Amino acid sequence: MASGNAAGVDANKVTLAISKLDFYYGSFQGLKNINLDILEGKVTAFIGPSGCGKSTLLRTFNRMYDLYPGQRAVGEIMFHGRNILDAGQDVNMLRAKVGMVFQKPTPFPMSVYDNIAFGVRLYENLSKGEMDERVEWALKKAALWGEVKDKLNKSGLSLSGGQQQRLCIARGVAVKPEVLLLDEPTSALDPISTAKIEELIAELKEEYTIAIVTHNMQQAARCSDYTAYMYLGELVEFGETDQIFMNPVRKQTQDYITGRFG
Ligand SMILES: Nc1ncnc2c1ncn2[C@@H]1O[C@H](COP(=O)(O)OP(=O)(O)OP(=O)(O)O)[C@@H](O)[C@H]1O
Repeated sequence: MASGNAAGVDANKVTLAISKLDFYYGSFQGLKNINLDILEGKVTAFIGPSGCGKSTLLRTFNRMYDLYPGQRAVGEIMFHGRNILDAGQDVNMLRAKVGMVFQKPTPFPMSVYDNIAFGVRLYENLSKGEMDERVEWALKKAALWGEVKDKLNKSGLSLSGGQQQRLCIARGVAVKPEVLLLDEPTSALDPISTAKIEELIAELKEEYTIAIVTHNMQQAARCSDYTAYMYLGELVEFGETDQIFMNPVRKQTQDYITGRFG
């Protein structure tokens, strides 16, 4: 199947270099020999029919699967010169550098302020003033500050769905990660909130490397620089988003993006 390793790209620009990656749910193989580079400061979209392994792949990038018995990844995901799949990897530190936002907004049942401060406290010892600044900074990054600055002590659960998802993004950026993983971040949101999150992705990529799973073809086309098309646990095609959408090399990719799949 396809290799998404970027030939000729400056190695410094590769944030995550994935090679020969297999993934297993017990005896079921969910990912098969994935080879792919996630480039720094770019948005990479993962598309493909339900069950093709998009979320599974995303969850390997910060070893989220570790939380579940029976799930294992084999192969290589190089990040800062080391394989994050190695047993010696500090998983908490990895998750601070590779943050994740889930499909359903998942604010903690605590105040807006504490939703942001909670994760920061795990990694840094900030004074009250510094924490206030960090909370404001993160909420501004997530384009939410204006809407919540007078509600910092209200429960995160009292916000609208779209605001909750931006709160989760703020929570993600507050610990200053290098990579943000977004797993269908807008699928539970209305079109206005979706547009806000898409604008946000465009802004965030100035400072972060972003990987996004989406079912929405237009969203992938609008938001991403690179697109990976997956099918049955394999990477079928990877390339610049314009090329994948306008001139896919493989017929399978073309059938999927033109809606002829199935
Ligand atoms: N916890 C699990 N246990 C066993 N198999 C699983 C588990 N989670 C996912 N799978 C299987 O792994 C494969 C890939 O699933 P995954 O959720 O990564 O697909 P996806 O492309 O993200 O799908 P969707 O678009 O529907 O979210 C599927 O065949 C799925 O049934």
